[in-house]
Amino acid sequence: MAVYTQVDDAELIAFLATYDIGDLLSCKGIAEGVENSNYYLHTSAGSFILTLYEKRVAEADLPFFLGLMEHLARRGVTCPQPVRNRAGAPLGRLAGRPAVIVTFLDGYSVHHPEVAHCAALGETLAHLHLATADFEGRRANALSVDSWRPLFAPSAGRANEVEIGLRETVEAELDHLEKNWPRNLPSGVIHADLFPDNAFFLGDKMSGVIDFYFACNDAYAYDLAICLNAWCFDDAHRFETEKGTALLSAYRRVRPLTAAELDAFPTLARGAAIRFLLTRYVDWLNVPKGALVKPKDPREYLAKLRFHQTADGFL
Ligand SMILES: Nc1ncnc2c1ncn2[C@@H]1O[C@H](COP(=O)(O)OP(=O)(O)OP(=O)(O)O)[C@@H](O)[C@H]1O
Ligand SMILES: N[C@@H](CCO)C(=O)O
Repeated sequence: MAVYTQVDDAELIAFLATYDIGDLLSCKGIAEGVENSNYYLHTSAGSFILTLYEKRVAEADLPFFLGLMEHLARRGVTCPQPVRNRAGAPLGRLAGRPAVIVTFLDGYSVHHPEVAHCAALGETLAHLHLATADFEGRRANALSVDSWRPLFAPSAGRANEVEIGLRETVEAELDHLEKNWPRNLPSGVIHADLFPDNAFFLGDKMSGVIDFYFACNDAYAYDLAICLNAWCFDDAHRFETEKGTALLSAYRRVRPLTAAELDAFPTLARGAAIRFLLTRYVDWLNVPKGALVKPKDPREYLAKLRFHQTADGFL
C-alpha cells in the first residue's frame, strides 16, 4: 500500500473545512501505487482522491501537473480534476506535505491488458499528445538520459544484491544510450508513466487517465516506447507482437510517426526500459521505514531491456 504519510483525523477535518465539499464520512489509504500517499475520501458531497506528494514530486512542479489535468479535460481527455479550496487554490498542505484533492474517476485498470486494450491505449495516447500541443506549461524530464547515470551511481555497488552482473549490464547500456540518444524528435508534453494502473477502462473503452506526476516535455515517441514496455509483454516478460502492433497502429492512425521517430524507436525502447529499471532498483534498495508500500521488481525491466538489446525489427 502506498501510504508514506499518515494523516491525523483532526488535521484532516480542519483541512477539509477549507474546502466546500461537505463533511468527512471516511478516508482510507489506497492499496495501489508506489510514488505518493493516496486516500479514498468520501464526504457528504461525494467521492474524491486525496494525494499527499512524496519523494519524487517537487512542489514547484505541482502547478504544471494540475494545470495540465485541467487543460486535458478542456480538450476532451478524461482525467481527474483538482478541487479548489474556498480561497480558489488547488494546492494545500496536510501532515507537513503538499496535498491536493482531485475528483474520483469511474473505471478500472486492467492487470492483464488484451490486444483491444493496447489499441485503445494507442488511440488515447495520440489524442493526449495532440491535446497538449497548445498547453503553455513546460517541465523538463528530470528522469531522462542525463539523469540515469547519477541515479544509478550512488548505489551501483549494491547491484549484485538484485542480480549478479547487473552493474556491468547497466553501465554498458548507459554508455550506449548516452552516445546514441536521439535529440531532435517531435516533442511536447508526454505522460511518461502511462502504465496499465494509470489507465481506466469501462469495457474495452478507455474511460480516463490518471497520475500525471511524471508528465514533462520530451519526445512523443518516447512516451509510446514507455507504453510498449508496460503493456505489450506477458507475465514472463516476453514481448507480445500482436499487442505491440495494435498499440502502434492505433497511435499512428491518430498521430502518424515520422521516419526519424521510427528509426529511433528501438533506442527509445531501451531507454524506456532502463529508466524504470533504475527507479525500481533505487526504490527496491531504499524502502522508507514504516511506509506501507510494495516496491516493484527491477528485474522485470532488466528482462525487457535484454529483449530490446537483442531484438531486431521487432515490430
Ligand atoms: N482520480 C482517481 N479516481 C479513482 N481512483 C484513483 C484516482 N486517482 C488514484 N486512484 C486510485 O489510486 C491508485 C494509486 O494512485 P496513483 O497511481 O496516482 O498513485 P501513485 O503512487 O502515484 O502510483 P504509481 O505507482 O502508478 O506512480 C490508483 O491505482 C487508483 O486505483
Ligand atoms: N510505473 C512505475 C511506478 C510509478 O512511477 C513502475 O512500474 O516502475
